[in-house]
Amino acid sequence: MLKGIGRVLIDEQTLMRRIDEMGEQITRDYQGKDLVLVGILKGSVLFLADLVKRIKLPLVIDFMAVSSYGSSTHSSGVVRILKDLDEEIEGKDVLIVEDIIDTGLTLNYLTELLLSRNPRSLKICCCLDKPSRRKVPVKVDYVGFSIPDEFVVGYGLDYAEKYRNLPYICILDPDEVE
Ligand SMILES: O=P(O)(O)OC[C@H]1O[C@H](OP(=O)(O)OP(=O)(O)O)[C@H](O)[C@@H]1O
Ligand SMILES: Nc1nc2[nH]cnc2c(=O)[nH]1
Repeated sequence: MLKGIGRVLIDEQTLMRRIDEMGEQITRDYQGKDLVLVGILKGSVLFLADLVKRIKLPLVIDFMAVSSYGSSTHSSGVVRILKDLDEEIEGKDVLIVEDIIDTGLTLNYLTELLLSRNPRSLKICCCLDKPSRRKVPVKVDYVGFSIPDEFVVGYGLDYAEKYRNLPYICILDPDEVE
């Protein structure tokens, strides 16, 4: 375990147990469908990699990279597309995979954008949800863990681009990092 970051909020075993359940549920829900998982870079990559191994269906993986104007704490809700999908999603069953939902502004924008491309269905799956921070309503279909309003790192989530590789979720202690 890396020292000097903060307290562990969700350990690796707890993460994996919940992702087992989510994979089983998604496998049941998407039988016979044309599933495209859309990972939002960069935070979702660890979660997506573990989740797809547990979805026992043929599926396509695609990615988008977005950046909000302003920081995530002062998000304006305007999102710039840095990398768009490689695949067409018209008529497909699209599942957006996110690491965390905070204000909801990113997903609010992305769902509008992807819906305009006429998928057969569009749902959202996130590892972590901070419902107390919501500025716009977002319908989240699969939630790993609801967490309090704390700044967390690990399992894809960064602080200044670091700590994404931690296999667990930690509450960052600002006094402990430079
Ligand atoms: O609900 P919101 O307030 O819109 O915040 C959630 C977004 O913020 C994080 O991304 P970030 O911009 O930190 O990029 P990263 O995934 O590359 O770290 C996260 O991955 C979501 O995309
Ligand atoms: N790393 C990180 N990014 C976020 N974006 C929104 N909330 C968070 C958080 O708690 N941690």
